[in-house]
Amino acid sequence: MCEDSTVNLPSIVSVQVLNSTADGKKYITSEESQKHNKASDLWISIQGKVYNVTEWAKIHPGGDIPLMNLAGQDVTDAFIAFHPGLAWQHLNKLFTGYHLKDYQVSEVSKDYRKLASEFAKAGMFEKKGHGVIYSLCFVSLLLSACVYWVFIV
Ligand code: HEM
Repeated sequence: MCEDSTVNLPSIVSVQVLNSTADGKKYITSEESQKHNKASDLWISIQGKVYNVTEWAKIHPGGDIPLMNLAGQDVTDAFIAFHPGLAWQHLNKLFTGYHLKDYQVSEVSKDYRKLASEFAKAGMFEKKGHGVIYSLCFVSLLLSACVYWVFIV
């Protein structure tokens, strides 16, 4: 009897720690998150936090297609790439309260990072100077010259 309680105690303690967690956060697995992949039940995760975007998809300025395509997945990189800083403000109200227990960089994010680094190596993100401004000034000058030529001369 006495032996039983000393053997059981550690296992009870460890189960409680796994379910409620020492940091007070609620956790689910990526597998569980991926089950929410329908238009009527749509979750995504960003930096390990899980968001319910079922209603948001209907009013998302970028449409519902990007959200449907990435349903149930970690979309951190796509979110960062397509949005201004203000978009982060929308996230709080969509938070499910769950964090991903097994959070790691998804295949989508790995592909994105690979593509972004290839583009960067090819110099596609480098600043090209003020070409557009110079062109606009040049066109304005031409226009002014034409107006002067037609109406003044
Ligand atoms: C909870 C998640 C998301 C939130 C809160 C959100 C929020 C927003 C907001 C506020 C805008 C308007 C941005 C602006 O005013 O310039 C926007 C646009 C957009 N979003 Fe999202 N978004 C989310 C997820 C995603 C995902 C996963 C993608 C995937 C690629 C995406 C793609 C886009 C695109 C393509 C636009 C249009 C950009 C443009 O037309 O300039 N969004 N989103």
